[in-house]
Amino acid sequence: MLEITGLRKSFGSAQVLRGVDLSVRRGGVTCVIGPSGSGKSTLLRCINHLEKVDAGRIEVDGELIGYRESGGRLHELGDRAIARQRAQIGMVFQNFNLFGHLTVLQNLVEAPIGVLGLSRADAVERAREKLRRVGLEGREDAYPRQLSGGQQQRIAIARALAMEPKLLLFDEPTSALDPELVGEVLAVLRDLAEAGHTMVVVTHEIGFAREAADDVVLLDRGEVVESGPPGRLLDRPSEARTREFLQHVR
Ligand SMILES: Nc1ncnc2c1ncn2[C@@H]1O[C@H](COP(=O)(O)OP(=O)(O)OP(=O)(O)O)[C@@H](O)[C@H]1O
Repeated sequence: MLEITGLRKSFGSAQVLRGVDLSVRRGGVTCVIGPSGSGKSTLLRCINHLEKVDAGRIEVDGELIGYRESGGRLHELGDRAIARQRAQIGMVFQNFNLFGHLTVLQNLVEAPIGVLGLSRADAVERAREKLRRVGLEGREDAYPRQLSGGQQQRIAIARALAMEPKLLLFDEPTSALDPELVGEVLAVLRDLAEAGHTMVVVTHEIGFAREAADDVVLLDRGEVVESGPPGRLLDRPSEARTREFLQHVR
């Protein structure tokens, strides 16, 4: 469902992604781990077109991101086509990025109306359904600050789901949470995976990756070193660089 080949991205003279190849199958959680500065967030930002890539291909559900191909050449997409692609790729951030002056429900309805053209009644119905999905029914009229960090992160997940994206990206979704709230987010991710959603989660928490992931990818210095199910990659890594990283974080 997500196919990345030869992805390169530099900031000035710093090469951050140095030819990333990654294949993510449909349905399930893929956790991306790796040292600080290895390019994990940049990878997500390239998939969601928050960064323009220097080289390489990203395909989501068979659709090339950022370009159209014709006559064997790539042509950059215009702003509207890019906005349409971005709407199909949900992104959930560490610090939730909710609108504090809007209620929980209002946080979920504006984008489906503005970007997808849903009627307000349909957007409200969809928002209620997504809030039920993350266990927040009954909290529609609260303001985000009245809820716990775990609940706020679940609102952010519901807001991403309200766009009915093909792919969901999470950048350190539990880093801002007290440890006892991490389980709430883990349970939602596993529930969404069971329902067939495809998710890529950047995390520095190896314990979270072990419990959340169907597959784990180790990114180091802008390259994929190794990938595989958590039981194998985290307990019996094949590559020396993976062993070195895991020794460092334990
Ligand atoms: N917009 C930018 N301009 C310049 N440098 C950037 C920019 N974004 C990221 N970088 C640099 O790219 C490198 C990789 O950053 P990135 O945030 O992708 O790493 P990461 O693996 O997610 O790190 P962490 O685990 O610490 O969040 C870092 O050295 C960072 O300073």
